Amino acid sequence: MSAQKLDGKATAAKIKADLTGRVAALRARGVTPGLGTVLVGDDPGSQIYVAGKHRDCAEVGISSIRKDLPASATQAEVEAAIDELNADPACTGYIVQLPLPGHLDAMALLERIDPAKDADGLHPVNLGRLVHMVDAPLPCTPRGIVVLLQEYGVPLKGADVVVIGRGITVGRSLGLLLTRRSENATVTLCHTGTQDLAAHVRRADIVVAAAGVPHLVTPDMVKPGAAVLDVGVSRVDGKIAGDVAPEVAEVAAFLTPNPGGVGPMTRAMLLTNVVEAAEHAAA
Ligand SMILES: Nc1nc(=O)c2c([nH]1)NC[C@@H]1CN(c3ccc(C(=O)N[C@@H](CCC(=O)O)C(=O)O)cc3)C=[N+]21
Repeated sequence: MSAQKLDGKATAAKIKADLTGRVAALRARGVTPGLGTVLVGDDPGSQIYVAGKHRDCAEVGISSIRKDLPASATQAEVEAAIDELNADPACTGYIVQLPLPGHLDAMALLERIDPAKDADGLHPVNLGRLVHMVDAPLPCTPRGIVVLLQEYGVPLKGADVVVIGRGITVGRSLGLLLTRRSENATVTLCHTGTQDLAAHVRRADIVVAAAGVPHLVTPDMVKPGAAVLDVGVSRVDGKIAGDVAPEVAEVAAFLTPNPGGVGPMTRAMLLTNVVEAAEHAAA
């Protein structure tokens, strides 16, 4: 057996085509969605991600605003950049690229973002709204995973989902999304303290690997016919290594390629959040 590819790149392209029309409609009403990015330091990976986000924006007609600060930037300097984006009407949504240099108080900076402009859906107020199941911008990677599964008709209702990794940006937030009434999945959130990871994964209809451990999920751990989503981005010998061993394709029914799976969906959901924020502001 060879798994069907959960093609994030192709699905993201469809979403971007839809967003292009919505952006044009907003522009016709005099509203131009604008994405801001705050990048601190010169980490090459972060530089590439931020450049990619601005390219995505140009593709769908979203204008973009870059604030690049040196690695030595002080808390007050980053706060000033955030305050400018909060006040700038041309910026309808923005992100502070993570991780931030260690000398900065990341939580204080996240809290300073206007929740209405939180394109990442990671502001504590918006995560709190997700806990309360009240409408708010949703975290991009979890939302992208749900949309990708829906696109391929992988049933969520009643499914047993094992999420590996309890990080805020993926694992923990994804558990909240999948257990909403609209998704109605049953979620087991596994992490480094989990006693027998393989035993949990073996029972899962859907496995989401977001631990950042290369090839953590091996074929012997996967139930035949499961859907497996690989969120991992580790660099091994200069190449991207996911959390899922390639041989899992022989056991799973659905598998995300990596690259080309969850990453492009994350970017498409960032654009979606920016357009939705502009649509709300225009309403
Ligand atoms: N505030 C904030 N928001 C983020 O969303 C955020 C962040 N900080 N910090 C870093 C992580 C990482 N992340 C990725 C998004 C897309 C790809 C992506 O599209 N990757 C391509 C491959 C690109 C390549 O070749 O490097 C793919 O999977 O096909 C990767 C990684 C967003 N992050």
